[in-house]
Amino acid sequence: MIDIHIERKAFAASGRAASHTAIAGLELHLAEHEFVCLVGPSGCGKTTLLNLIAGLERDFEGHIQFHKTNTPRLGYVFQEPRLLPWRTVRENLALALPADVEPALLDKLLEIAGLTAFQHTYPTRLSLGMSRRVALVRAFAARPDLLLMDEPFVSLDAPTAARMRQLLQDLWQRRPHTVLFVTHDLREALELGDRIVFLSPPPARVIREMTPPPRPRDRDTLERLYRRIRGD
Ligand SMILES: Nc1ncnc2c1ncn2[C@@H]1O[C@H](COP(=O)(O)OP(=O)(O)OP(=O)(O)O)[C@@H](O)[C@H]1O
Repeated sequence: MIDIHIERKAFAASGRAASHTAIAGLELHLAEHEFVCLVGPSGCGKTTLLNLIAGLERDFEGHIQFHKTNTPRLGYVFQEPRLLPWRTVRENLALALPADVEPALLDKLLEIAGLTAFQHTYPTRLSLGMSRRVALVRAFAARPDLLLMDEPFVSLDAPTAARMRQLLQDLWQRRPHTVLFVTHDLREALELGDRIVFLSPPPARVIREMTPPPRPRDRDTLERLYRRIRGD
């Protein structure tokens, strides 16, 4: 569905900061409806890669080619929920719905995310976990061809993060989109991904790929895999 070849992405020197090559010789292919997790050390260039794919950064050597359409619908879930504070939960979601989507889908999504009772609440009155749930559901409501997710569950407490991962899997299994999900957390990647792609320290390139067992994956299998990869 998408071929990514980043020959080189560098940031120019600025002030006292020297120029920095963030990505070099990175090759990645995403199949339609595939859920790919991207794991790599801090500062290796994961967010930069998502920004290149999203077209937020355009200055690089290489190419990013979408095969199904030249104008793919992209979704981007950031670490911060980025909701419109002057709109209610329902209005935030409604704004994301494409014109060709049944409005009833909104009620369904609110229900799946456990947000029906909060649909008329403004974002400032939501907890971080709830705001992230809204951001996640909003991304699915937009029915993107490719959904980019940049550590969307970081800094949540463990039970909330587990519920978010479950919600993400529920949404994705109802309607599988192609997902590129960045995480520091190998356990999270093993739980979620069809494929896990490991990036090198900067400048980023792909150093390893692996395919976890088919879903559903039980805790023990995931833990064994985790220990094997970590070399324990
Ligand atoms: N706009 C920018 N100007 C200059 N350097 C930048 C810019 N954006 C990112 N960088 C540098 O590029 C490198 C990669 O940054 P990036 O945010 O992509 O890493 P990351 O893997 O997402 O990090 P983390 O896991 O900590 O979020 C870092 O060294 C960063 O300082």
